[in-house]
Amino acid sequence: MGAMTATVSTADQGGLVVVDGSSPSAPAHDPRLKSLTTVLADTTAKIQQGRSAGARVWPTGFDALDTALAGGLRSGELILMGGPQGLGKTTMALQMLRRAIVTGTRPAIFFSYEHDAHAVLERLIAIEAADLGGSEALTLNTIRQVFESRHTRATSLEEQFANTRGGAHAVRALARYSDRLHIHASSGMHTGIDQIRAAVQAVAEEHGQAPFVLVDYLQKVPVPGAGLGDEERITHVVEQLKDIALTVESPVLAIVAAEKASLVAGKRMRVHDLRGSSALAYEADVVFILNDKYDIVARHHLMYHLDMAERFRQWVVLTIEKNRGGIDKVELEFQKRFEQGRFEREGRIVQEQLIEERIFVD
Ligand SMILES: Nc1ncnc2c1ncn2[C@@H]1O[C@H](COP(=O)(O)OP(=O)(O)OP(=O)(O)O)[C@@H](O)[C@H]1O
Repeated sequence: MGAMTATVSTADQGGLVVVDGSSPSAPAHDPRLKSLTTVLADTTAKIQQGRSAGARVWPTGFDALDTALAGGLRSGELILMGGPQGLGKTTMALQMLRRAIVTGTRPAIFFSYEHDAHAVLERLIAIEAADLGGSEALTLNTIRQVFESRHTRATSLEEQFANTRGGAHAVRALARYSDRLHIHASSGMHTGIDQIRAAVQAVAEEHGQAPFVLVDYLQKVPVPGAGLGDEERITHVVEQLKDIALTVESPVLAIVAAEKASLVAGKRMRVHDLRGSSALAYEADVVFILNDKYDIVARHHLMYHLDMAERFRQWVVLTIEKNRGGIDKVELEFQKRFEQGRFEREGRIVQEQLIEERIFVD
């Protein structure tokens, strides 16, 4: 926009002064402010270019979840995933991220505060192997052993996995998207919102397309400024992550930790149990909460079918606690395959009655 000139009267001098519009005191052009005419023109331009005029949909790869979400996650959304420790939040989020890059040409970036890049590689090999070989494919433990073995004479990763079930295939499958998947070895000391924003922008520039963003996990993102309380820090981070999602027009999926007090076995975790929950629930577009099915299934399902107890332990219930753009309070279940670093992708709607807290101890 060119420099503009305007005249304004100043009451104290009783005269007119000329204000140069390019000076710092003039109102700057706000790129966020658009007339509906501009919105219509932008939309028409997208249609003419053969692009989608609405939000882009990124399937999660979990069939029952994609059905509930009318296709999947959407660009511009902040999605939170919470649940008790060790229930598979990283596992499920990584499967979603992998799905986002295998379908299409878009990049992805994983801000990993918990696991190093090699651990992520091991998990991805497991997911790829199971994608073809199902439950017969090699386990995470086998993958670890293969990496730990020495003097194997293998000259490539593919050769090193040659004698495993699906390992060589998995390594080849990874090569299809390895240049589009960026793993950020994030640190609770140094990787704040500014670093996240810069890395997302660098990946977007490198690929010419905005990446799917995964943050594991939100409360680890440091906020400068001593003396801020937990709630203020988390509010800042969640607002900024939402802003990144809107700015780059991608989904941002963040794992969230729970309040310590709510981490009680047998108690169903809800959105209000997330650490810093009021801001989290307010800013997020979609909130998933994972719970162990065994912990939250009503007592009568256990009493009359004792063999069911063991089976329930194999399943995780994912509740869509919030969904700004669609239906919520949906209860889905997915079977754990943690020895292979994954969940079964089909899933289904929970049929049993669920409760908030177990009232007996076995
Ligand atoms: N090699 C393995 N074999 C079997 N199970 C494993 C193996 N490695 C990890 N697991 C289990 O898989 C589960 C899911 O791990 P994941 O890291 O996804 O959980 P999480 O919910 O993100 O946990 P946290 O809150 O600790 O980060 C955990 O219970 C873990 O103990």
